[in-house]
Amino acid sequence: MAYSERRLRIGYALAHKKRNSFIRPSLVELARERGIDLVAIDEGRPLADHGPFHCILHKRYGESWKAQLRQYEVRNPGVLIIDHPEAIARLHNRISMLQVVSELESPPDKETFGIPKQIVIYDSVSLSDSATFSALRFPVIAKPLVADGSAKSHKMALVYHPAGLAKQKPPVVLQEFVNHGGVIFKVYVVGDYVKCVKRKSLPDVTREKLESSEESVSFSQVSNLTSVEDREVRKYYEKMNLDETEMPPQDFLTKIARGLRQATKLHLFNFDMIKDTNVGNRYLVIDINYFPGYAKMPSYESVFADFLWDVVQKK
Ligand SMILES: Nc1ncnc2c1ncn2[C@@H]1O[C@H](COP(=O)(O)OP(=O)(O)OP(=O)(O)O)[C@@H](O)[C@H]1O
Ligand SMILES: O=P(O)(O)O[C@H]1[C@H](OP(=O)(O)O)[C@@H](OP(=O)(O)O)[C@@H](O)[C@@H](O)[C@@H]1OP(=O)(O)O
Ligand SMILES: [Mg+2]
Ligand SMILES: [Mg+2]
Repeated sequence: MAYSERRLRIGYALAHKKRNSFIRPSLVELARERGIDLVAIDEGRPLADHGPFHCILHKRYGESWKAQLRQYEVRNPGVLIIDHPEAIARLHNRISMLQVVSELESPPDKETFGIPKQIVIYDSVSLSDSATFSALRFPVIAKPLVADGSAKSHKMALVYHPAGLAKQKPPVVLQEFVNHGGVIFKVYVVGDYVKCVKRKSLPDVTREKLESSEESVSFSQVSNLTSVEDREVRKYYEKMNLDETEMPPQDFLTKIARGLRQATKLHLFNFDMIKDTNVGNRYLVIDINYFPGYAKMPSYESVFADFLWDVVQKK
């Protein structure tokens, strides 16, 4: 068995918060038992002074880091970079991120998938011109165009009426809000492995709510919320039973994941999917994240150990 014959050296370059959440003792120990040494890449020293590595895992940005990775790859042709910065960059823009979903063919299954209708607005003048968004149905979600992991890139607003757009800061994506029963499916992809979990999402917007609401409401990272202050929203969650929500079929998810992997050349990401309440079996992908919070996934330690062996073997 390969596990006992050789050891793998995997370098990782992660921001402090990510390192704390992902590189847990349980992962380091299980990896070690399976012949994998996880080695921190010290941000204070050039990458070239580290190694040798079979593989580098990273979620770090910036021109200097990208240049170091390129140079390292040239000098160490055997090294596997997970993933290439050019491939990750596609997820840093909410238009190019979802473009890839629209380009995939929907499998001939009973379930179909797509993305919500959306437009991008680059200047404030267009935000006050109703012709710009005449094709959209309200409510819409205003999302910063850039999705670079900054706190700012997660700040969104549920905009009930066109007048609420004036407050939004371009460049911004306006995406139709789709009622989906308050549950979001987070689909984690680790190479060939695909795992879906359910989380709380924004509550449905009824016609009455739309008519009675103020112009817009701001929010950030709903699915990671630990406490909900809004009384109405709290009541909605209390009534909703997350456990009763049916999961999308695994083979359907696997096909989407495989399609996204091939199109993006990425190994590590998750995608957020909602099920349109008004159309039976219609799913919409609304977000794709590079190197998400894998530690929230059951048995992530062994999933990663298997993945690392697999991917290095294939190189
Ligand atoms: N088109 C939509 N229709 C309904 N709800 C939506 C839509 N887009 C986003 N949401 C809700 O808003 C939340 C945040 O949106 P999104 O996932 O795009 O933001 P994000 O900041 O990139 O999130 P993440 O923390 O997953 O990176 C979603 O989890 C979902 O609850
Ligand atoms: O830790 P990071 O900063 O990478 O945060 C990521 C976060 O993972 P965490 O759970 O480890 O915080 C992810 O959560 P889940 O989708 O798994 O819920 C998701 O919100 C990403 O969008 C975040 O990446 P960002 O978009 O900000 O780069
Ligand atoms: Mg999301
Ligand atoms: Mg996101």
